[in-house]
Amino acid sequence: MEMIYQLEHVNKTYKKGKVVANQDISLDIQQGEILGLLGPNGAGKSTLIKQMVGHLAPSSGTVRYRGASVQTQTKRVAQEVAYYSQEPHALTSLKTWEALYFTGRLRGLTKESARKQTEELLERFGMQDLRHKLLKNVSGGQKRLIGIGTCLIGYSPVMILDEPTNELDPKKRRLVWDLIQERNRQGVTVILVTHNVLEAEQVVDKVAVVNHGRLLAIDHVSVLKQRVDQRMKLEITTSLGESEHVSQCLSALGQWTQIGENRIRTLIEKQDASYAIEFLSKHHLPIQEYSLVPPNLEDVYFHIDDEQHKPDQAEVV
Ligand SMILES: Nc1ncnc2c1ncn2[C@@H]1O[C@H](COP(=O)(O)OP(=O)(O)OP(=O)(O)O)[C@@H](O)[C@H]1O
Repeated sequence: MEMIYQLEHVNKTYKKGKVVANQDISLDIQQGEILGLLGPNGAGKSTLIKQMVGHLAPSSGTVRYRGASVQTQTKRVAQEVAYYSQEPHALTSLKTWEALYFTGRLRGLTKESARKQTEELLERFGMQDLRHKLLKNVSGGQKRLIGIGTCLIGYSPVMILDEPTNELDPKKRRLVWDLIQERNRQGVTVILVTHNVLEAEQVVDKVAVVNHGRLLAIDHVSVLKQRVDQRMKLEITTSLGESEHVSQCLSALGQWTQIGENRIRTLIEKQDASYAIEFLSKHHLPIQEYSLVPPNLEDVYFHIDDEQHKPDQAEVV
């Protein structure tokens, strides 16, 4: 398999070095992979992919695309890599069909192919009736769909998608994941940033976890899941305003992560499950409900992140 991207010791700072966005990131992406970049807000994900498409230059280190530095071949990268950014795109004064059609033409499609693919995409998005509407006059989700359509049209060999399913309703999210998988089956390499970890789990081959600008882990989903294989997820909904109190009282069971205003979770060893349930029922705490289930990719992500915050046990890739 051909190496599509190779990042070597990439560092990126903003504001003359005052803001460190990426620190010493090295990773490889092979042709045909779907790589999901996961990490909390401000982790450095968008900064990383902007360097992959050549919109930003690394402060130090190298980002190679098919063997050569992105910086030395920005035109080729722009031609081959379809990029969907979080920022509103520049096409908003075009009609929806024009945004797709002209992008297809710019990618070298004949008039006929561009027209055909435009029609197919409008149909998949359920937006045929909106073809003559200006992009700026359609809903946020519809704008995003057309933005994704501009990545899909013309069959670029690589797609880099920054939060492609944001703002979409569940049915449209499913559609976008389907389209990503369809393209991938045709050999397209996909790199995507997402906060929809549970949905991404069904689609991605590999996951890179990033936080505080660093790459904390990169591996196949199944391998990452093995890290928490011997554990169960204990999730508790407390009465409002009680989550801190409850997590303090239950600190003996593990390190708790706040996942909502009144929801906390931790990972416990399978063998400790019955002890944990007993512990909960003995202590009369303001708990509304709890569940004990096998962990999913989201939990792996929290686990890897938690490990980093333990001073003596940092997992380094
Ligand atoms: N243009 C900029 N100037 C200065 N600092 C920036 C700039 N862009 C990003 N940053 C900072 O760099 C860090 C990484 O930001 P980045 O946008 O890459 O994170 P992210 O993981 O994509 O976050 P999110 O999930 O919220 O989109 C953050 O601290 C952010 O505030």
